[in-house]
Amino acid sequence: MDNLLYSVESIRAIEHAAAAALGEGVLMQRAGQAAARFALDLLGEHRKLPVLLVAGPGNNGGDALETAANLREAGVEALVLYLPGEAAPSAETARALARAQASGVRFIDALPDHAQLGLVVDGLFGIGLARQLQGRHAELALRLDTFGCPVLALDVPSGLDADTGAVVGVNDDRVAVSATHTITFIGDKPGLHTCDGRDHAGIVRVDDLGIERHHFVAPDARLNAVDMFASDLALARRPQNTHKGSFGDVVIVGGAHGMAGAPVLAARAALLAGAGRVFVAALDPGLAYDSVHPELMFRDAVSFDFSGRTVVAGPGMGDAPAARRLLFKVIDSDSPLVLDADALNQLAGDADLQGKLAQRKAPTVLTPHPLEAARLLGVTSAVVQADRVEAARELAGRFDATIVLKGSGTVIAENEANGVAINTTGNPGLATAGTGDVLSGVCGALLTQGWSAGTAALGAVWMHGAAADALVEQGIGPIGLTAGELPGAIRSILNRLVREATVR
Ligand SMILES: NC(=O)C1=CN([C@@H]2O[C@H](COP(=O)(O)OP(=O)(O)OC[C@H]3O[C@@H](n4cnc5c(N)ncnc54)[C@H](OP(=O)(O)O)[C@@H]3O)[C@@H](O)[C@H]2O)[C@@H](O)CC1
Ligand SMILES: Nc1ncnc2c1ncn2[C@@H]1O[C@H](COP(=O)(O)OP(=O)(O)O)[C@@H](O)[C@H]1O
Ligand SMILES: [K+]
Repeated sequence: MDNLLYSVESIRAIEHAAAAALGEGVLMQRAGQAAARFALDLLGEHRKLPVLLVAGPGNNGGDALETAANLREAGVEALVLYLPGEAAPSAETARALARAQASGVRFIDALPDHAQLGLVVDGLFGIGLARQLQGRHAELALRLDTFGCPVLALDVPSGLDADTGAVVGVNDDRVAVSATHTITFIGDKPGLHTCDGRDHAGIVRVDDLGIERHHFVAPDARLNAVDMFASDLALARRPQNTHKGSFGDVVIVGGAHGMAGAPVLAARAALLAGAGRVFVAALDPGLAYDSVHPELMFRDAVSFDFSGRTVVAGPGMGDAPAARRLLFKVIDSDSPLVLDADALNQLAGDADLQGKLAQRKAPTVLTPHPLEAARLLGVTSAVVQADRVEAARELAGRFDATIVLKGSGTVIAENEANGVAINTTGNPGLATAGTGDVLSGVCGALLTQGWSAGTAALGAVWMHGAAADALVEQGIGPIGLTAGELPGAIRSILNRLVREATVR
């Protein structure tokens, strides 16, 4: 259950059903108890230090008031900055306010200056956030992380859209609270894990408030996890009586003049992720040899026979007419196909290619970064980033393919109901040239070893991110991590996961 994600609309439906069964105010009380428990964990040995809680006008503020009362009753000094709205609070928030007042929490009018605090709790806005934070709310959001202590957001960091992970607003001065931790209620939410979400939410803990499962609706998405591609991991164990032909061929199509690095990176990644044979079908005939991996075979792209081979098209492909002709040929083939980089840019402007793509029956994975996705959708990258989940869904539907929308919290979308996952591995060390080429090569390698488009995308993205995390753990990055260091780390992870998934 822990990797399920719910939209705000779904959370409201669950909340409605549960509240009708439990009675008014029970969920808020439970939220306040769960948050206080987490706050005490975070305080650890610093229980003598005061906790600052900011409470907004809605029920998120009610949660903060409940939390404050619970902390006070646990002997912690609680300072509450309560900012009521113009409208009267809900009945449960009014009760939480009365409870906080009776419990002896200290109400303050402004943030304390130079105070030593044990924890800051953000209960300004949750899923009821309706517009960009402004004025005092914006000022507060910017200051909550300046006390040198952890910041715990209740439900959602205030200012962040729980569905999309974008900071709400249109202009450059939009702001949201930057929390170190978030306790999110009822179910986990997509916006905590993609776009700006990872920066603002920190470590996410989910508390279902004890709501019985039958009140839950179907999840809207999932967090990518090993169990989502475990079926193919288990099948990847290698029998003894095999040969290189048993594990498929990958051919990287790209490498126009002056762009040799991209296909070589993709090819090395495909090799180390287990493809039996890897070719580079290069547009530039001068590209002939990789001294690091002489196992790679270089061929002329135009005369290459793609049949029976998995194709990764795009790395360093350029936009020359010859590249377009090749692309048409591979899209028209029945080879499993990964389209990346320049292949996606060509596709974006070419209705004939798009028509051919729509007719494909073989597994097809598209791996756009936000700008490539924007070109495919005919919008700006800002529009894509404003709702990454929706953009990936839209592309999956439009091209009838598996979509990997890259970036922090990569979104993997398949053209099926509920077929959206958000990846949790990876870090900004990946924000360096060539890492996307590595991802496309890994995806090709998994496809050619018989994985489905969906599991190949989920597995490749998960391992690619986990490899970057492992390298950072070893001090190799995030600053200065290079794409070329990823394939070796991915190989280790793939072998470990296959070992762990294999039941003997
Ligand atoms: N109900 C339940 O059973 C449970 C609910 N739970 C908790 O409740 C939270 C949802 O509560 P909620 O619906 O009251 O919304 P919330 O996020 O507090 O904000 C709405 C208020 O803010 C205002 N407002 C909005 N944007 C604004 C802005 N930019 N700037 C200024 N004002 C703005 C808006 O007023 P408006 O001005 O838009 O009329 C309204 O007053 C949820 O996240 C969870 O924490 C849990 O206890 C579990 C059980
Ligand atoms: N800040 C980040 N956090 C997590 N992953 C990232 C981040 N920045 C980039 N990545 C990942 O790195 C890869 C970059 O791919 P791409 O943009 O195509 O780069 P290139 O074309 O240079 O290879 C993608 O897999 C993307 O998800
Ligand atoms: K909040």
